Amino acid sequence: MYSFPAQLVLHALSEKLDPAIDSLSVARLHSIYDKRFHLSIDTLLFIRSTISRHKLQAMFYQKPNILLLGPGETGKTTLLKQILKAFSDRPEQFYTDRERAQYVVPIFRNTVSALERLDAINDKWSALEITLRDLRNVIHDDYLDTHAINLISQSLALATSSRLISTYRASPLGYVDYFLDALPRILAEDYLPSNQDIVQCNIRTTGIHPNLINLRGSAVSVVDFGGQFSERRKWIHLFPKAGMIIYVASLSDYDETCAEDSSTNRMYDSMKLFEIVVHSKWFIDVPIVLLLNKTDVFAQKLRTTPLKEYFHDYTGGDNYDAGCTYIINKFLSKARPDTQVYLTSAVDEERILETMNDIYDKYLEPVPPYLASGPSSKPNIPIQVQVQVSVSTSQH
Ligand SMILES: Nc1nc2c(ncn2[C@@H]2O[C@H](COP(=O)(O)OP(=O)(O)OP(=O)(O)O)[C@@H](O)[C@H]2O)c(=O)[nH]1
Ligand SMILES: [Mg+2]
Repeated sequence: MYSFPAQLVLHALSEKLDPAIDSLSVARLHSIYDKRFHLSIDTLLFIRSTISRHKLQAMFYQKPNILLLGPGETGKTTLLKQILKAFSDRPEQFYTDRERAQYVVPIFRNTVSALERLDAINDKWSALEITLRDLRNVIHDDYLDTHAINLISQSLALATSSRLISTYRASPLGYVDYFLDALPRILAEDYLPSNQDIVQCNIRTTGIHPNLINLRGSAVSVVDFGGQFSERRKWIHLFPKAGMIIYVASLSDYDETCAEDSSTNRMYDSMKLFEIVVHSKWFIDVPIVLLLNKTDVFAQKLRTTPLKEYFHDYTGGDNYDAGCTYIINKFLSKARPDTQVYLTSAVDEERILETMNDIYDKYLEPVPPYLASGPSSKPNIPIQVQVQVSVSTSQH
């Protein structure tokens, strides 16, 4: 039976956790508190992880150092994954085999949704024994059993061997291209995702995710949010005391439409959201950094999809520097004068390290070392994958 002080700790914890964010933990703590059983090892571990999370929450509610904001699929979580790993004690051993294995199914799902994005492939697919729709139904199930996984992997193998995939590749789409290129490796029986596979894996963030990073000896709290329309309501008014905001926009969004609304161009939406954030009364004194991400996809895309089709006054053709300058100026015309811009590719660890070191030097105050040894974070284990189809559309 647990002691009186332990009950008090449990009670205090369950009172302090925010039920809106941590409803499961609160309910479970209450149930432990109400029953008077011996505490199992599992329960003790649960309490310990809840305390760690609580410490984190307390830190970020007081004053989170960095808020990662921006629309969906722009690279916020990817950036976070990179900095969690790059600044950890053992970057190469950051993921255990068990954690790597948990990315296999989301990577399968990414690969199938990659195929969905290739319009031209849809009618050809029916020549195979399974239709793309069957496959789509399978990947939308919450739980993929062995049969479903076999079905996916056999279909992908068939599509690869019949050269269906290589014949119908579309314009560059980041992770879509990455996983199609990686198919032979992914389909191997003993496949275990590599660090780069995990970075490339696309999992939509829902809710609010506090993380603690040991950044050059300082504990830096970073909060990651989902950027889809339905998620934005959760963050826009939340943090009047943020230390700084990193607004992540994707340079390669210019020819894509929003997952939730196929009549809205992603880049126009991103600029509008940026304007709302920079002029929000909550963030009036908060430094804002604009991170224009996906430079690698942008450089490729410019060659095949003219920027001018989407922004009529652009005159730089497929010149990468001209394209970047144009988009930077578009964003800055909506920004406060002190806004600093970084061009990044979140899948490039070196580049992210450089950017974060620079941001640290310019914006972050060192935190007492005792906090730096606080709970370390790991990226969230995949639960949900982005599978909506993006349709290119022109909008002015
Ligand atoms: N090639 C390339 N892919 C990127 C880059 N940044 C992100 N991605 C990929 O884009 C996809 C979406 O990235 P996320 O980091 O999950 O996007 P997010 O902003 O967290 O999206 P939400 O959680 O929905 O708000 C993932 O597959 C990433 O690997 C980049 O700079 N280059
Ligand atoms: Mg995310």
